[in-house]
Amino acid sequence: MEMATFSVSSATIIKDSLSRTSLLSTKNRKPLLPLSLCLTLKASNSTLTVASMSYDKQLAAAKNAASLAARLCQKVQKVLLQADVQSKSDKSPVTVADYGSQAVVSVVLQKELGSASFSLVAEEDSGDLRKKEGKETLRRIIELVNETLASDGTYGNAPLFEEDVLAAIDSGRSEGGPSGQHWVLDPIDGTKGFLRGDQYAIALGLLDEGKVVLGVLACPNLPLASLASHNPQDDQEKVGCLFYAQVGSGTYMQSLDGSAPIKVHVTDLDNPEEASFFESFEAAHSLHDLSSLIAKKLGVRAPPVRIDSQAKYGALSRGDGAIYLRFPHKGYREKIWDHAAGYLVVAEAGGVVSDAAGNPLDFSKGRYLDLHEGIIVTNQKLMPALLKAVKDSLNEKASSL
Ligand SMILES: Nc1ncnc2c1ncn2[C@@H]1O[C@H](COP(=O)(O)O)[C@@H](O)[C@H]1OP(=O)(O)O
Ligand SMILES: [Mg+2]
Ligand SMILES: [Mg+2]
Ligand SMILES: [Mg+2]
Repeated sequence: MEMATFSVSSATIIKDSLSRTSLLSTKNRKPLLPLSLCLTLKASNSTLTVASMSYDKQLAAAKNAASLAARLCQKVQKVLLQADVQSKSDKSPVTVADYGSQAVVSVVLQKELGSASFSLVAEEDSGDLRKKEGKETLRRIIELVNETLASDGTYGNAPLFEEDVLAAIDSGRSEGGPSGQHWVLDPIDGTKGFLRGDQYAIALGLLDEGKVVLGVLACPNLPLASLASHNPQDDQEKVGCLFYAQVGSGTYMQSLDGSAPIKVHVTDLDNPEEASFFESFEAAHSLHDLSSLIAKKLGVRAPPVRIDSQAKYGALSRGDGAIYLRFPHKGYREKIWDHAAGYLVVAEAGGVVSDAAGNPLDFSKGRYLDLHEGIIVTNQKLMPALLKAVKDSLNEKASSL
């Protein structure tokens, strides 16, 4: 973490009920700095000097890590073999690319930032790879990880051996929580989309004191141009987006092959009839009939845009659509790696992410998110109407049971 100091005039220091400091503009009482970023404040004449945290070094490492992991995934997606896909104990699919991506991200972050206090909360673990029947899969993963690291030039000087790769994967067993810094990784979000040749994302976030402070989303198959003008027949279309956000600094998008970043914003639409909405491609992941009821109550005219993974958060952050609805089937518990990076990418682009009751998501509770019913995402203007439509739809559904 680095410190940046800057000065502001016309500001008021407040402390909240937890004694956390915040800096508000005297003019309009809007926050000048988020709570988590205010460290020390010094008054001289009429000017306040503020020391704030900067995560620039972590952001650069995270962008490298996610881009390199995306390279590994793209390579696998092109020549996916039946032997590369396994089933986990919950019946969900996992591939050599999920494991390989997790190992690459862990290795790159530790090489860039040191391993002394490294903590990673990630989806995969090496349990199945350590079994006799996992040996061939593990051999493929080691090969892929070494090829990918070597392809970059910076990280591939010495090849990694079996125990190094297993340890890199298992570094993701951290429980996270409300104190300290923890990386949060979904090495392939949307594995089913990945297997179909559709959308998926490498989603990497950083928690500091329970708050998401960095979010990086690599979306190798997402068109660089808006999905609103997307032509699926156009095979010349450029794809491969890297979205990134640092708390307090906005959201940017660049191409995965390294174009200049552009700042992105959610749509400023205020008429729900003109909104389009995203939801899971997989009906097993989100209740399509409930989102269609919500959309009907809002007056949305466009059909749902169904795509896999946190690519939905990326697309929403640049205004491709206005709403994202996610209502998993009963009993499913959301994990923090499925939303941490996407949440910040949308929030820093001006959007709002909440549970179905309008509560903010709490990433400080460990590996799971405890939330009410589902997750809804939109801009500030549409949120009140969306919350009402969600509430009415949930009530209607409950009374029809
Ligand atoms: N039964 C389920 N219900 C909801 N989400 C699920 C379920 N099984 C897996 N997921 C996760 O949902 C996310 C993708 O949702 P979607 O693509 O529909 O937006 C992924 O994180 C996926 O895991 P994974 O990371 O293993 O792909
Ligand atoms: Mg999975
Ligand atoms: Mg996931
Ligand atoms: Mg995953």
